Amino acid sequence: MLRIEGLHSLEGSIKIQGSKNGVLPVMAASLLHNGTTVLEHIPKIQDVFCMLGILNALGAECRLEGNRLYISAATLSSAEIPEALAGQMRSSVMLLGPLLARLGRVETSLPGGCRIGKRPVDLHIRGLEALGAAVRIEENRIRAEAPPAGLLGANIHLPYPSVGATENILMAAAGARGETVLTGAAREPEIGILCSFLKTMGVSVEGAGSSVIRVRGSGGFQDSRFLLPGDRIVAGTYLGAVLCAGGHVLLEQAPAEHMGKTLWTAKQMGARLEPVEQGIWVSMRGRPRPVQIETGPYPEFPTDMQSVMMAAAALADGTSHIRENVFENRFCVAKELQKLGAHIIIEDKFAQVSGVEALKGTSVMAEDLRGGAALAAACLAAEGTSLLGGYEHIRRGYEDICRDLAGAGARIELLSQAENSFSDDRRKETDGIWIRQEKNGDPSGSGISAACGHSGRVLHPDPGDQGYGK
Ligand SMILES: CC(=O)N[C@H]1[C@@H](OP(=O)(O)OP(=O)(O)OC[C@H]2O[C@@H](n3ccc(=O)[nH]c3=O)[C@H](O)[C@@H]2O)O[C@H](CO)[C@@H](O)[C@@H]1O
Ligand SMILES: C=C(OP(=O)(O)O)C(=O)O
Repeated sequence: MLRIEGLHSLEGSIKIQGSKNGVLPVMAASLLHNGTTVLEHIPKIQDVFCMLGILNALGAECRLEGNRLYISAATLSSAEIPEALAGQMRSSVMLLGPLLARLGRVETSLPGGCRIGKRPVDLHIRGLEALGAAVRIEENRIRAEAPPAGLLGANIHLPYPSVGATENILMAAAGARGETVLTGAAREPEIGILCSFLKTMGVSVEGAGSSVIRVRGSGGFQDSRFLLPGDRIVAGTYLGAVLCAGGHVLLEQAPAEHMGKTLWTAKQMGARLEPVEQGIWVSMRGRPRPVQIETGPYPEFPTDMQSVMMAAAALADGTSHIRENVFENRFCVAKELQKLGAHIIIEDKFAQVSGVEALKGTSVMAEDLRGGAALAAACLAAEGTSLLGGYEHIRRGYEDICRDLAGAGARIELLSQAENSFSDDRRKETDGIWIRQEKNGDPSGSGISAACGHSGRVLHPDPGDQGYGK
């Protein structure tokens, strides 16, 4: 649980972590290669640790040194994703494509992730079937097999530009024979990140960032080293926090080139933005101006940014209108914002937010990742002290929201250290998957290292420390 004392403006700088939605498919894609991948600027978030757990369970060897991750998938031996881990995050479904291509089969349960909508996987499945896979879904299980001669490139059209389906198809196509032409592809920057990574592995990919992407299966991959860019959603969240709390903050390594609609919206709301070499300076004085927001696939306004902008709109000097077009349950944060005194009326896809002069601190509960971060931003601007529960949702995507905001002057603290798995020498264990951080004895000398199962080291789980997972 977080305790937040409101009405302290933000001043200083916040270093933006590596991209969550970029790194997760890249980690999955590393399994295509019977060799080594090195990834830099890894965000130390729960979803990454969950993906590490899955990679280890599949037989890959992973080592995290500081923010550098080594993955050796030469030892990949299993095509079965443990149910307990698959159910913790949406990105477990990203492993279907690479495992089918590499091992010819895969078995998993339906993915977890934020409960922000129905989130079916039909487009993923249809894409993999078009490449020749036979896929069965029974109850909660997905079983897929490639034909004996392997996946074969195809022309595939996505009727909706699903980010995850695009990524799954691209990864499967990279390991298939022949050319795949994907039309109707998602254009999110994270697709560009994945395509850049596939290129460093030796795959021929053209068209990332457009809705037509061509992939020629390489038949072979090479060892590679890849740097993850800053997380555009985390940068946007802290931008939203400045809109709520006011202040003057440098968002270091914010990927401004991928934040078009977010930056435009922040300006409409009264923020002053100054892109500089190190990132973006954000200044905000006084109450936000009301705004009209409509979410949609990139380059439209990102649904992941909608909750924090709703928090800022709750403080605006007028009425804002938000239309959520991507996930039908994204407005679930509204009822918690109402507890803080926000005036929000929801009708189907529409939210009308009538700004109030001040929010009032109270106890609220995060029910999803971005909603949780939005509540933290709102509490920064609420009179008195707030208690924000559901921290396990926030840590799925934010390395250390307290460190980041407190570093810029916010009065925010995590009440139970046991809830922050990455802040100290702490071990987490769940279903045989473990992660241990060491400050001493780290052979890299990097200060912190984490290692996952299959490394042969003996662990003694801390019985009082059961906070891993959702
Ligand atoms: C780990 C990750 O990268 N998560 C992001 C990814 O999620 P994710 O990849 O799950 O999002 P999608 O783009 O696939 O989903 C968008 C819409 O398509 C629908 N859909 C999706 C797949 C499918 O097979 N059938 C179907 O109907 C979904 O229910 C949703 O309404 O993109 C979303 C949209 O930008 C972001 O909010 C998430 O943060
Ligand atoms: C919805 C999100 O995550 P996921 O797709 O992993 O549930 C998110 O990052 O906002």
